[in-house]
Amino acid sequence: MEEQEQEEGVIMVELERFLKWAADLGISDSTNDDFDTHTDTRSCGCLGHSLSLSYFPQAGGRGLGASRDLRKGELILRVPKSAFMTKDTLFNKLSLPLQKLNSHASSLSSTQIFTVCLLHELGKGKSSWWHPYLIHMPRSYDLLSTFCEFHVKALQVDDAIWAAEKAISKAKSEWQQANQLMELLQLKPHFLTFKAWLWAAATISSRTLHIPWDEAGCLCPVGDLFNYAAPGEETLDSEDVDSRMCFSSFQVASLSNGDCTHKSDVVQFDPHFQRLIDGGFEEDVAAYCFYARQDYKKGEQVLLCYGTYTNLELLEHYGFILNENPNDKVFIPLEPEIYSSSSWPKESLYIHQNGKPSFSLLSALRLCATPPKKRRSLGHLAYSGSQLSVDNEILVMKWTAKKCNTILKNLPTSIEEDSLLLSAINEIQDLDTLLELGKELSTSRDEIQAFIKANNLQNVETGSNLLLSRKTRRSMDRWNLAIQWRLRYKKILLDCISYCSEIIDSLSPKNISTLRIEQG
Ligand SMILES: C[S@@+](CC[C@H](N)C(=O)[O-])C[C@H]1O[C@@H](n2cnc3c(N)ncnc32)[C@H](O)[C@@H]1O
Repeated sequence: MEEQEQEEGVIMVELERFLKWAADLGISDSTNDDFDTHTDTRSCGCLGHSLSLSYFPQAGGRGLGASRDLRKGELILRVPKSAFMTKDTLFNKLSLPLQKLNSHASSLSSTQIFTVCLLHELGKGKSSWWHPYLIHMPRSYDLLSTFCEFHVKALQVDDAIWAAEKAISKAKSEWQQANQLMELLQLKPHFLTFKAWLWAAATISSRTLHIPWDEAGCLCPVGDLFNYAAPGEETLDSEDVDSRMCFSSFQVASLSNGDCTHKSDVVQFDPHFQRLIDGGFEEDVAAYCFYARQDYKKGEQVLLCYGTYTNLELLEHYGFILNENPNDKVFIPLEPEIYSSSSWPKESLYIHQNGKPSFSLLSALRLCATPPKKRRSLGHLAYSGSQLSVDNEILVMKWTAKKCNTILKNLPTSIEEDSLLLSAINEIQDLDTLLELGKELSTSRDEIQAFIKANNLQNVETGSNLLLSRKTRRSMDRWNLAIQWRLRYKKILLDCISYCSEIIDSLSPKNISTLRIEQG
């Protein structure tokens, strides 16, 4: 207990040092008018006028709260460009001949170079100019790239397993490609490891902000403490044509690496066309400016929209998921004929988080359920989102419900089992309880055994009451995330079945009993 208090005391002192350091760099949460004149922040750190650092266990942990009532659109934080950590600010300070550095770096992406430089900077320890900032970085991350085989398997759904495997192999090959540069910089052995690489790459993926001059983005002290909320209704508020549109800021590594298939709003919104509501780099003041996206009461967490992401994308790039994510989507395997009978792009054929099939999916299914010779004449109706006939609609709804039902049945565990497992593992504090769990939850026994094996806990003696190690806890956090993800996926499929049943009900009450029989 004493040790913990001591540790917390050290953290507080370091936090104060960090906030003072940030204030000295001109980072400030003062209001617009007194940004230049407000000087007393220098003595008590850069926060306190609009924001304060707090802990929000339900939404992101450490984050920024409102230190007074804030009004929508108000400027709440400004971080000058001179305080950004970017690939260039680190690379240009390296003490090796530029020509030599460039020859090793030329084949690497901006993000890879930034990752190497971040590790190099970290290796400087207390002598790094960035030390007050770097010590407050998270110790570990839960992005898909950090998942081990057990966690990947726990996702259960092929698409998610594939995304995780891809993220892991991409991280590995990027690390291998960067090895020469890391060796040239003589990084300490500890910083040369894949584990260290994963940490640095995850830091960049989950904390960088979009800047127009470098696709790797920038690390923005204090600005990177905002937790995420999905874009909501407020972004569509037509009364606010004048105020800045939401979206921006945090960017994803895949985008930095030239993966233009990922539709981040960073690229969808033209900054010249619509200003950014909650955060963006502003050339005229050479600073990142953050605005309240809505009214906040004192004490409430101030959230930032990093972009529009499904839960799988959030997990991949940021290491968390949202229980209520308006942008979540479920993709179900579709027969080739469904793709070929319409011209909708594959990525538009999905089920919304509320269980409704997407506009394009409905349209594609309606066309596919139409005899081929009639598809041309009915195409315009299908593409405009109209029902084609009662029979066609019932066929489509029955097919969709059956498909969802089959997927659910073929997954290794049910919604009920996942819910039980999730609440049980949330309670686990020590090894004995974990070992006991396998006996209590017989349906999840294999998975629990697999976790025990993956974490080398099989030889621990029962009755030892050993608290879980940090490493085991971290592994359990990732397992927890995988279960949460698959549970959301399954619930969306279940909601889709209910939605289809309701439509069938409304169209033809007599068909509903057949559907129930089919679903068994
Ligand atoms: C830019 S940082 C935000 C500050 C971070 N909480 C910290 O302590 O440094 C982004 C990370 O915060 C966490 N995070 C942000 N929003 C979250 C949310 N709504 N729910 C859970 N975790 C969240 C995730 O770990 C994410 O990778």
